[in-house]
Amino acid sequence: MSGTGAPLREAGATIIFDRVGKAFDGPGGSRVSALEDVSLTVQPGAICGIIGRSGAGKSTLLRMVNGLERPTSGTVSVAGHDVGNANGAALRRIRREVGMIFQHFNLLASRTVYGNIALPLEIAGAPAAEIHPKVENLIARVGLEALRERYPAELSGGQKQRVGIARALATSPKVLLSDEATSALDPETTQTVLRLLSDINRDLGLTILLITHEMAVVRDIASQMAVIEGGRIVEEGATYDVFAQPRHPTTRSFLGGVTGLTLPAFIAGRMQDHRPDGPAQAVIRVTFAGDHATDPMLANLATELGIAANILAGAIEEIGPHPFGNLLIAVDAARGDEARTYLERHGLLTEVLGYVV
Ligand SMILES: Nc1ncnc2c1ncn2[C@@H]1O[C@H](COP(=O)(O)OP(=O)(O)OP(=O)(O)O)[C@@H](O)[C@H]1O
Repeated sequence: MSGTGAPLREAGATIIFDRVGKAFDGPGGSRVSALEDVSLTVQPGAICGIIGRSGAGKSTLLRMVNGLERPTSGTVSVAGHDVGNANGAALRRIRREVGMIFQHFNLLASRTVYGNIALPLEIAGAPAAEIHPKVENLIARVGLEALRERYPAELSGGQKQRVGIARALATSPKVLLSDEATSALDPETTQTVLRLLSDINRDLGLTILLITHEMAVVRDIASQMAVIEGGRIVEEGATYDVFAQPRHPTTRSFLGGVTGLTLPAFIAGRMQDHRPDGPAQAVIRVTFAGDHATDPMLANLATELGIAANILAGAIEEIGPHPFGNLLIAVDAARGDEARTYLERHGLLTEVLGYVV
């Protein structure tokens, strides 16, 4: 069904969560609801980031894709196979198609880099003649040629995660699950690991589903994202669209950490929701998306309408190939609507965050 020239993308599997619920037994015979009515489709070859706070249900969701958890209601399917109801050989087959990497790497301390990567192939009963070239190929892919005989205790966190990634790829999976894979790494190492995951996604075409509590990880790698809170998906879509127009307060608060959305404290402390009587400033968030990111709109606002905007905070960044920015500005509240209409007419998105006297 896909067009010509994209055969690699077909290496990835579609993941479908259909009205998935999960309840655990809690203390004293109670039930703890971890997921409720979760529906999400991850397209083959996509990188989908699931973001949420601690306890939101991210791990539970992820672990359903390889059958480590089973839904209490609804279905989870990978490449058309119903994971929640698979057992025995069928479940083992699905697990071979779904690799996983972990925050704390989960390497075997008694095995070398080579030995850790070879392990899934040994478990699958692959012949030795097949294992050797495959492991060498994976070691080269993750750039660990010089370290193949080292033990995990002799590796840095980033190197350990490279081993984890190579091990996860050993059975040529169609899906890679990432459980906070960069959360234990410093920012620079995080970037190199995210780049490696991006390269793998591009070269092998496999589908990557990752969970994280860091919006920067989603921004840097995910084509698609979902925000989860209290076991429910509260927002989802193409990463660029969600960043450009976040609808849910939880999404907005996550975005605050990675865009120019955070108000300086001296303004935040004085903000009020309603426009006061008398002179005031409207605090407006302006989102520059796509082609408009580099237009001098605020200068135009001043010259064409005579409305001066104070810039309170801002950042311009890139999501994939798209320039994207957020500015927080303050304008005379009496002319706030006029300023917004002007900016929106020129393709920018605006939102009044509040007022300051
Ligand atoms: N095996 C279990 N038994 C009982 N309750 C569980 C179990 N696993 C998870 N839960 C509960 O389900 C909810 C979701 O947990 P989950 O681990 O999926 O969240 P999370 O978003 O991954 O959090 P974190 O980022 O802290 O790992 C929590 O309330 C948790 O306490």
